[in-house]
Amino acid sequence: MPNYYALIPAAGYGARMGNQLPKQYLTLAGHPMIYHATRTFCESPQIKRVFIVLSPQDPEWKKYDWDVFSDKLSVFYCGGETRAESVFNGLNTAAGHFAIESSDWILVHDAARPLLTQHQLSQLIDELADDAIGGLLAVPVADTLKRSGADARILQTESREHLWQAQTPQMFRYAMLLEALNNVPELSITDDASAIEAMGHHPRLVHNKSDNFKITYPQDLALAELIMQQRNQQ
Ligand SMILES: Nc1ccn([C@@H]2O[C@H](COP(=O)(O)OP(=O)(O)OP(=O)(O)O)[C@@H](O)[C@H]2O)c(=O)n1
Ligand SMILES: C[C@](O)(CO)[C@H](O)COP(=O)(O)O
Repeated sequence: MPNYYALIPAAGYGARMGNQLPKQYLTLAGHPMIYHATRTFCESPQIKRVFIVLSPQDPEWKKYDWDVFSDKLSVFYCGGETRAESVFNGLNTAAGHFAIESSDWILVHDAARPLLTQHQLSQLIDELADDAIGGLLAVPVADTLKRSGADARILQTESREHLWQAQTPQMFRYAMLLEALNNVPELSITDDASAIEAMGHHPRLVHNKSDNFKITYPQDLALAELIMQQRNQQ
């Protein structure tokens, strides 16, 4: 039976958040944002180990006490210039420390998606466990889509049929993901599935809810805080 590993890239700067502190360390419900995704994976009985990929210059992680997760957590200071490079470096570093098999599953999840629930995580794992390729959580596009020119005037309305917004976790076999990322020129892609697609594969989209959104702008953080408060009251 394959093992399931989580890899959380957390080496970004959060430029669009516009805060001096990288967004994965901004406070959300009393903890640094990265705590929430880390907790979800560490508390999942299906996940064997959780790899956190930080920037080599990260001064923040060590300011917090992570002992509660110590039985599952490994932290690597090997992040790169792009998300894909951070994932690629993390996969290589993890293999230097643990006996990861080619067919083991890797679930790559943004540190900036703190609202992933146990239910969403297990649904992804269960739906893809027997899949030949793997896949990701995603949400069908809900709004009407407009394509514009550089002047923000509409050129045309695009059909939203069969269009999805990619979320994470993105779940692929270790060897396939490593090979896919190794083949991507300059690791310029924005998600893991893109690398798998570039090899000619068709990853599966697992229908999820929009509450697993990525914290990109300040208003996203405020909304996440409200959702967490609401969940804690239930
Ligand atoms: N060189 C990078 C860039 C991003 N990430 C991680 O990839 C995830 C998703 O990326 P994104 O939301 O784009 O984060 P940032 O790159 O930090 O944000 P921005 O693009 O606004 O700078 C985040 O957990 C981020 O820390 C990473 O590990 N290494
Ligand atoms: C993988 C991802 O979450 C897909 O939505 C990703 O982090 C996207 O990064 P982006 O640069 O904000 O598109």
